[in-house]
Parts: sequence; C-alpha cells; structure tokens
Amino acid sequence: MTIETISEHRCFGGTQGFYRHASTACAGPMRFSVYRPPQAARGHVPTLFFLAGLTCTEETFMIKAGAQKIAAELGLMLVAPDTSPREPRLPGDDADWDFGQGAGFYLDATQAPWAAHYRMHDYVSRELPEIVAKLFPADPKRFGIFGHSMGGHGALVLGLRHPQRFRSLSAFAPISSPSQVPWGIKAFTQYLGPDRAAWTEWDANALVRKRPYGRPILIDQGLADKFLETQLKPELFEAACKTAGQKLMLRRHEGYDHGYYFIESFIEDHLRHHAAALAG
Ligand SMILES: N[C@@H](CCC(=O)N[C@@H](CS)C(=O)NCC(=O)O)C(=O)O
Repeated sequence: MTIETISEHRCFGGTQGFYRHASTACAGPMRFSVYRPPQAARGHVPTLFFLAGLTCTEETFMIKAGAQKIAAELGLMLVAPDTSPREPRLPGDDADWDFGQGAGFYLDATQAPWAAHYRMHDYVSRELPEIVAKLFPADPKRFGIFGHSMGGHGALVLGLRHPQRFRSLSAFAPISSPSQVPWGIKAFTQYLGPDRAAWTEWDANALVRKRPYGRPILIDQGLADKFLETQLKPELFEAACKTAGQKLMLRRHEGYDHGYYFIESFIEDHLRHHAAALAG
C-alpha cells in the first residue's frame, strides 16, 4: 500500500495534502485529498469522508467549502476522494457532464464497460478508509461521512449500507431518491442496467425503509436551488424517513442555491454534528 504525495500545504496549523495511488477497487490510478488538523500530530483523530457532486474533483471541497478552520478547532481529519475514475479512458466517458467522468455515483457498476473500473462504492467504503487508517493518524472507530448533491446521495447510501463503518452522517442538497429523478435514472440505467430491482441497494429512499441508520441524519437544502424540484425532491426522502422511524433533521434555507456558497454557510453545523456524534 503506497501513495504518492502530489502536494502538501500548511493550513490552520495542520496540513492540507493531495495524493495519488494505484487503486485496486477501481483498477487504475485514483486521487484524493486529506486535511490533517493540528491534533493529528499528537494522536489518532476522528475522520470525515466528504463526497463531492457532479463535475467535481478531490480538490473542490478542500478549496471551496472553507471547512479547515473549524476542522482544526474540532480536531477532525477530512478526506475527499475524486468523484470517478479518470483512467483508463472508457468510450463515452466524457460525452455528458452528468455521467461517466466526474459522475461515478458512488456505486459498483455491473454493466460493461463501466463494471471494470467504476467501483466507487468499494473504493470509498473499503479501500480508501483502509489507506487512511494505515497511512494517516485516523481513528477508524470514529469515521463519519457526508457529501453534496451526487455526493450527498453517496454519503446517504454508504452510511445506510455501512452504519458500523460510518458512525455519523449528513448531506447538503442530496440526490436522496435517485431512482425517481432524471440524474439517477440516467446513471443507474447505464451503470446497473434496466432492472430496477438492482437499483434499490443504491437508493437512499429504498434503503432507509429497509434498514434505518438509527442515529440522526442532518440534511441542509437551499430553497433557491435550481435542481430542487427536478432532481433533489427532499420531500420524498423525508417521507421515507418518517415511515421508517428514522430521525431526520431536514433544514430548508430560503434564498440559498446549489453551489459552494451554500455549503460554506452551513459547513460549521455539519462539522459540529459529526464531532458530537463521534465524541468519546
Ligand atoms: N455543469 C452543471 C452544474 C454542475 C454542478 O452544479 N455541480 C455541482 C455538484 S452537482 C458542484 O458542486 N459544482 C462545483 C462547483 O459549484 O464548484 C450545470 O451546468 O448546471
């Protein structure tokens, strides 16, 4: 298990780093970023995995969310993977911005040609946590997960599928009912095939009805988000949680759109939500 350091930078008394390695899950090179807070110099710290949205990379969250200052205060390590494999290139992988490169949807594809490399679920739920636990001062008993949009979908699905691995969960403007909206239908049809029965293991709305997370889930949603009514539909996940008895703190914010100014505005609340859940 070796990784290559692309760059490292001092940041709020800790270190912001960018790394590259040969992934077994994705059978190719992958990139990720890690923010180590100052407390990581003295011991193992709770660690949050952030999954970014469509068109983003391992850099987007670290550059735009403004999370490091509060992570340094709370002693949280932050890890952000890329949003899809980039190599080897597959036919049509850059034809659309909402499918293929930058749009891995955090699942394990079953359809050719994607199945050989588009295994972001295995990568984020198993391989990357193993690397982080081995090579960084992360406490693997205190891992949490959160994300934005497509990455909010990823966080909800990975949290619901692996509640013992990811012990705290939140999302910004997630695609929380992907089987019922165009982004999800397009991705699932191509990555998983047309049989909708196979989609349910990758759909937070279906998963929460079968096996609730147990601990509270925090979701923030901007009401000026241009994707709210077509792609996000938080009311569907809200209803599923209610049916399942899952505690959901869904906060709707007047005037906020889908972008990182929205995330910046509420990132502190998410970090504090995770820090409290992972304390002790
Ligand atoms: N390219 C799309 C927008 C893609 C987009 O909004 N991506 C979100 C995640 S779904 C994002 O975080 N973009 C990066 C950014 O805002 O910096 C469009 O033309 O509408």
